[in-house]
Amino acid sequence: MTQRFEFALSARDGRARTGLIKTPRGDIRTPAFMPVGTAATVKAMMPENVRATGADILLGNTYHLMLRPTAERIDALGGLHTFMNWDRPILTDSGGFQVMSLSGLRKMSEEGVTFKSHIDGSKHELTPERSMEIQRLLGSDIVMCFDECTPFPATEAESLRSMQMSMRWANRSRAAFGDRPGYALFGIQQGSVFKDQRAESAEKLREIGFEGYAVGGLAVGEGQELMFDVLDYAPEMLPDDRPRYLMGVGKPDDIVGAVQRGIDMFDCVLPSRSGRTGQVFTRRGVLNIKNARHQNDPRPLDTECRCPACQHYSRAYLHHVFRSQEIISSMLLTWHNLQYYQDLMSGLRAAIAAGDLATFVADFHATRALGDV
Ligand SMILES: CNc1nc2c(CC[C@H]3O[C@@H](OC)[C@H](O)[C@@H]3O)c3nc(N)[nH]c(=O)c3cc2[nH]1
Repeated sequence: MTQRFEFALSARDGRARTGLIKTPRGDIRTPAFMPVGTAATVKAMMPENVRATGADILLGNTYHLMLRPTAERIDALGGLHTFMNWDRPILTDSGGFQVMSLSGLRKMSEEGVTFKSHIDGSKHELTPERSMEIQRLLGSDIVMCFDECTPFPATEAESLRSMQMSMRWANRSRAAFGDRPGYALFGIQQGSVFKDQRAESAEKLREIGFEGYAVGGLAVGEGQELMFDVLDYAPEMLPDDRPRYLMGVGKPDDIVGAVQRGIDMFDCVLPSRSGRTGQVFTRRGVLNIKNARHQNDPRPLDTECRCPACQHYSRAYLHHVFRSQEIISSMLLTWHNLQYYQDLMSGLRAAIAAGDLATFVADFHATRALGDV
């Protein structure tokens, strides 16, 4: 077991890469999908079952945990890993994104952001320094810089101002993070859809130096085509020998396209959130179990899936428990969707290692085109 944070690439196929991030709390196979455990739980899942889907790392959020139960309380109780009974790596986002999307009465300045809690209206402040302190108290293995996720659309001037502030905040995040062997601080590239700004941001992050780099400011409503246009150049502006994390992405075909463009790490609420709303991912595409067409269907969701839902239950049963709003519905559909995402990632890793990613991608799209989900 290493006491350091290390990343080693083992194979490439075009711009795609597969490798291993080694941390004191365990290894992360890349390309990796990180289930989102926002408030110290991947909703409807026991941690051992999250692990059973194949997840090597999960994600927590500074914004939610600082409000409730507070980082100080989690620290006093032994840190987030002990608190939520997950002893493998945890990545925590830095809070800026959620402040802008969830909180009320925000005031942004060079110092940081003051805001009112969406839970009880209490006043709070997030700065690069405070975000680093919170993530240290939580004990997360991969810490994200405090940034501003530039809204979309933004004018070139708005985007430049926002990116340059995030780069100053990245500097302050690095300084406040301190010297913590075995823990990693990731910088976050901004610059919206402007190539020159993406380059300026990458250059600034390189100068500061981080253990990993995220492509931020995407999956904010720009659409897949524009996102891929940016990914055609943005990841490769970042250091080649460090993990590249595309924040908040995404749908299965988003992930496949982003892996082809050099991304190593992903997080998205989609598989877990949709599990609770009846949306199911299968190799043939997406279905909604709520639809009456499933009520007599004895087949599993996906014949190739090894999850408990597909091994032991029919679509008819899953339709019934969803309609009846039974708790087991969220449990089984969330497990299935997370299993589907992890199976997709392991398929991508194997294809890159074998040098036949093109075949994998062609098959991925062809199977979804068959219909009859
Ligand atoms: C969905 N699209 C998207 N999410 C994004 C997130 C939050 C992800 C986090 O927010 C939550 O998902 C909404 C999850 O808990 C996840 O950890 C981002 N976070 C930061 N710090 N900077 C970004 O530029 C950024 C961009 C995103 N685009």
